[in-house]
Amino acid sequence: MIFGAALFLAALAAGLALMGASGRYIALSLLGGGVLVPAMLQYIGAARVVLRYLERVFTHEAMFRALAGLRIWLFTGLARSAAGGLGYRRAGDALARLVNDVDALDGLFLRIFLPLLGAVLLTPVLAVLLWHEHPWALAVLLPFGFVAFYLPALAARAAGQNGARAGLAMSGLRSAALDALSGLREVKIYAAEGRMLAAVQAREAAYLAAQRELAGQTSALNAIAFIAAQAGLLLAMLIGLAGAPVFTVITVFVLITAFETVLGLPRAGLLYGQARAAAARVVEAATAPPAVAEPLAPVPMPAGNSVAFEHVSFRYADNLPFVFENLSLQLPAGSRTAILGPSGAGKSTIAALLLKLVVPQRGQIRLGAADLAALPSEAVRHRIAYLGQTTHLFADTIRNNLRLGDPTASEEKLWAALEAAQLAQTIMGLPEGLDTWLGEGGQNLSGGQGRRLALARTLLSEAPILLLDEPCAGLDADTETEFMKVLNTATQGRTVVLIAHRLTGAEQLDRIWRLTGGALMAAAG
Ligand SMILES: Nc1ncnc2c1ncn2[C@@H]1O[C@H](COP(=O)(O)OP(=O)(O)OP(=O)(O)O)[C@@H](O)[C@H]1O
Repeated sequence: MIFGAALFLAALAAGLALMGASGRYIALSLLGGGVLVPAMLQYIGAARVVLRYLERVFTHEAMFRALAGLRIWLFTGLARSAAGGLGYRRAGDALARLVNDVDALDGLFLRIFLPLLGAVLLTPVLAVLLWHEHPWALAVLLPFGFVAFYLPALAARAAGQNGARAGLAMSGLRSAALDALSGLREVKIYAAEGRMLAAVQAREAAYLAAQRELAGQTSALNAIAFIAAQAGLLLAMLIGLAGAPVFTVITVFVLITAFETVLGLPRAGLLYGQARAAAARVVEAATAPPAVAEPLAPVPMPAGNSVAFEHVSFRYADNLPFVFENLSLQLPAGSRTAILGPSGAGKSTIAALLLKLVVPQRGQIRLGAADLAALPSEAVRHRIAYLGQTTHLFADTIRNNLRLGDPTASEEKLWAALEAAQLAQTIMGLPEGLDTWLGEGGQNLSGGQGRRLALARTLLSEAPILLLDEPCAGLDADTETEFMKVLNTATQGRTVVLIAHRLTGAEQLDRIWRLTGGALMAAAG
């Protein structure tokens, strides 16, 4: 960036020298006939072109690298603060921040910082030159300052609110479009295309209105800046009429380059307003606090893998009722436990507490001998493999979907996991095997195959505790029974917590608990 700025200043200096010298020779030739133009001028001209080119190459490269780093930082922040998932509305908003807001920062250095630096350094140079022409010529600094500093500041203030509005409108548009596209099947089944389109168009209209306002401001600023620059040049010429003609032509030529450098600044002021709003949104998203704060003094991970809920009370918010109060539950290492209960009883909440996606208001959860609150979330999640009711399959190959469970898994390990999940035969039968591309959400597989693939992915993780939340959701009775038999063998030797509404009868379990009304009761075991 510093090198890019140095190149920019060198190109600017070459431009000023070229214009100043050209002005001088044009004036001399008009006054005194033939003048020999030194070869030096050609070199300066060529150097200016080369310097401009190099400046663009270096500054763009530096900017792209900075933006790539910014996107990674933002993504990491989002992942940390939303470990429990985003949902469509927030996914659309996150996408707008990752793409549009980060892109809006693109112009910050190239179109705002560099010309502003040029304007600041040009001011004393012009002051000396104009003073030399005539003390009255210093008045030209007024239109120069107006274009280079006053108009951009005014534009930045005006664009602040508008930029924030445009950012919000874009995020709303993306969320609405993403939601409609993700649920396209339902939209078609209920013939709701018109309504969905109207909702998206309303968002689009809000975005276009904000954009139109920005475009109007841009053209007005461009016109005012252009008129002020012409007025400055005219003033320099008129005042110069009283003085030395050659020096006046030199001054006017240098002024042309100076105004050319700062003419884009009023528009940059608008950009700055937008970039500031975008930066605020990026920083806000990247630094959002995680739902569960990390322990200030984490303790080492315990050796044991037993889990114990001790008098745990939890509710999602102060104004919501407790999901359960004073709940105690023992899950010995290596045991196989089912937690049953009606919808809304709080079964998945037990999983969320165990995965440290939420924290209890009272009581303690223990992993081995350690308090879960004192353990780093990431380390806890390495101990617990989770298969939820809506496990996401990515639009990628089967191999890459599996490798989410273990990025370094060998070919043999992948096949072993597929074998354990009784999916190996099916995948072997596919022409492209593990390289078969899955449609979005795994739509190229049947529901049962998709669940088995998700199970194989879970099994790839060597976590000693398996947390299975409704792993058979969406499967028919026969496939469900088959799936449970697969689970029985595939999960041998690990601590298994099975969350379900009811059992198929095929499960191998040590204990069964029923959760109702916020209390656990032993159902069998
Ligand atoms: N993120 C949340 N914010 C607020 N309330 C929530 C949240 N998640 C769940 N709840 C509420 O907490 C209660 C327990 O929900 P939970 O998902 O644990 O039930 P469940 O037994 O797993 O239900 P199901 O069998 O339908 O999945 C419900 O009343 C639910 O509405």
